Amino acid sequence: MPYLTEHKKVLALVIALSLVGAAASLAQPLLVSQVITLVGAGSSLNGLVWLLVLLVVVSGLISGFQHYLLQRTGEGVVLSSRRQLVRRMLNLPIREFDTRRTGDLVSRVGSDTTLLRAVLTQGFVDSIGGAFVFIGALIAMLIIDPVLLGLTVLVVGISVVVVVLLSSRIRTASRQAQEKVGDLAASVERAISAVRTVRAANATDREVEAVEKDAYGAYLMGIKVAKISALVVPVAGIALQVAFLTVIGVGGYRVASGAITIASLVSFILFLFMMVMPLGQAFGAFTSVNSALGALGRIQEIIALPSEGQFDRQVAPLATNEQQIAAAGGGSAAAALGDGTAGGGGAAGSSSAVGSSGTAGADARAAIVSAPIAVEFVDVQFAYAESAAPGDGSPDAAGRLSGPGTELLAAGAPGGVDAEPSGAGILSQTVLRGVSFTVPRGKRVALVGPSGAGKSTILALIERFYDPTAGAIKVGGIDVKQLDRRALRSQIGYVEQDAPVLAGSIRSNLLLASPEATDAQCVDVLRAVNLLEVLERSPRGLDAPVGEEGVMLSGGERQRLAIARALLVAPPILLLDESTSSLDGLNEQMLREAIDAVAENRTLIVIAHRLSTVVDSDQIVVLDHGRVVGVGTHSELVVSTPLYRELAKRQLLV
Ligand SMILES: Nc1ncnc2c1ncn2[C@@H]1O[C@H](COP(=O)(O)OP(=O)(O)OP(=O)(O)O)[C@@H](O)[C@H]1O
Repeated sequence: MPYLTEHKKVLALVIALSLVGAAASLAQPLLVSQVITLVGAGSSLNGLVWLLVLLVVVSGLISGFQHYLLQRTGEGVVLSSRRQLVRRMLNLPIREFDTRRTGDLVSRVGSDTTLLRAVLTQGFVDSIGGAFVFIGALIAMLIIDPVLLGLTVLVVGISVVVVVLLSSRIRTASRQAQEKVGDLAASVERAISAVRTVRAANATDREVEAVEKDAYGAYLMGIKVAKISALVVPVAGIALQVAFLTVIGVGGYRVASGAITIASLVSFILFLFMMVMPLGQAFGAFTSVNSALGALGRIQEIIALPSEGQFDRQVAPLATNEQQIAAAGGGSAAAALGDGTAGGGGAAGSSSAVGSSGTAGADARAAIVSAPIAVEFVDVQFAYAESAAPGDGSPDAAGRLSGPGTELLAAGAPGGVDAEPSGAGILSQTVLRGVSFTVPRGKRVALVGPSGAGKSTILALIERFYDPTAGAIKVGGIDVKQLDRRALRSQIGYVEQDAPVLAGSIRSNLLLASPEATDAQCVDVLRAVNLLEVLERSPRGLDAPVGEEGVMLSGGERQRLAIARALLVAPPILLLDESTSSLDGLNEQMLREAIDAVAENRTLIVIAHRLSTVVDSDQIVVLDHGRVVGVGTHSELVVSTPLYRELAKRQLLV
């Protein structure tokens, strides 16, 4: 209904047209009856035939126009459902994306929404228009011969009951069919996104088979829907035939006995056709509406999920938050945390030039940049909570995951216990166990540790992709839970390890976070990360495409492009998940220079996989199995922390 009410004016017009169209159709049998009577009496037709022709043409035109209006409205409904769905999808908590399949989400936007169109194009027009004709014909038939009508209603009534009984099965089958289409899309997405690995593993045929299996599953479900709707179609046909034969038989007898005239019988039969035709359409509409409702269920499932931050106990508005963080960064809280190197710097030349361009917001940002912000972890515990309960993602469950209930989880999962079910049936895998460290403002801190130690998780928590189950993360001295997520993220640049580049052009990648930056600023930041060469490679310059996930760039270039993007925003805090791909000497040097450029005048937390990155850091935090096992400089840790000594010996490449 909300989708339909958006278009209520057009729909009102369609209903009005339906009324006119129904009247034009209903007038036809009456005129035919007149023609028969006049011909029987040997009188002239007086242009009645022309009137009949006109009526036929007018009802044809009306139905064409109606069809167009509904088709257009149907497209409108699809558009608004897609908009709503995509908005919600892109705002879902990150946790949702950990478990949901991308292809399935895509198919909800692409395929499920199109089924909604059928509700309007077939369902609405046929039902409303048909209803008028149906009722009109019924009244006319009642006037002509109530006995014949009684017989007709009996036959038709049985068929209506059958169709209604079948309808719920259609809805279920259609939903299952759409789910299979979702599975199919997910398999295709899985195979295509890893096409190189699949090809290299000689697994193409097996993947094709897996996709074909899903395609066959969708086919089978489609057949199931077809079978049920195949039952619906003949029901209408049989109803018409049986009613027709009954009316001919009984009607012929009544004409012979003189109860009704031959003209009345002919017009009754015409009305019968008129009544049964929309009934057939209504049955069809019932089928398509039920299919659409199946698809609507899949759309609603996503729309009903809470968006990220919906249950945040929200605090101050965004602007105040930014000021709050900025004030803390430059003020006493930060001073207490570290000895920031606020002030001018090489990179600030390019970055603050970007920051100060344009809006007042950008000016404010530039001001913030000159005051890097401290980051602090206080006894942070964290578990990626998994819930097998079907209600996962409901407001309740989400509230529990990020709300006070999580303390239960944390309390039940002291350090050292790997996995245990909580009272709420949530299986928790403790990833961080009492992590505490401070990153002084303006300093460069490296996180090192074996694979799976929890390094990437720490960055995800600073970004508030997840909330800690216990403890606190402070940015500029303020618990991030008290900050607006957007305000927080506007202070942080994040360079992912695996997919830091999006499909599109170099320009679109750079402008992702700072859409107002000029070409000159883009070129400046590319120069700062030694990427000018990439620009020169293609005559299209900044518009050169980077390919899906940036495959047209090398691993090192992808990371440097992502660093350039962060530079363009000039955030006071930068989180960098260093690429693990081994780089040649020159590339490594360029990456180091790029990191040096971003580290200038801001707080940098880098997950380091290279000794060269680590030794340049002001401080190193060593993690193991979710615990901090050492903090210090390279020379201190080599002496104090055996794990670090071991990692350093292997050049840290883990
Ligand atoms: N989205 C997720 N859902 C559930 N568990 C996760 C998720 N991401 C990571 N984990 C688990 O959390 C643990 C820590 O992962 P994390 O990515 O933080 O490690 P890491 O130190 O960054 O490792 P690496 O150096 O290999 O990237 C791992 O055991 C991993 O299995």
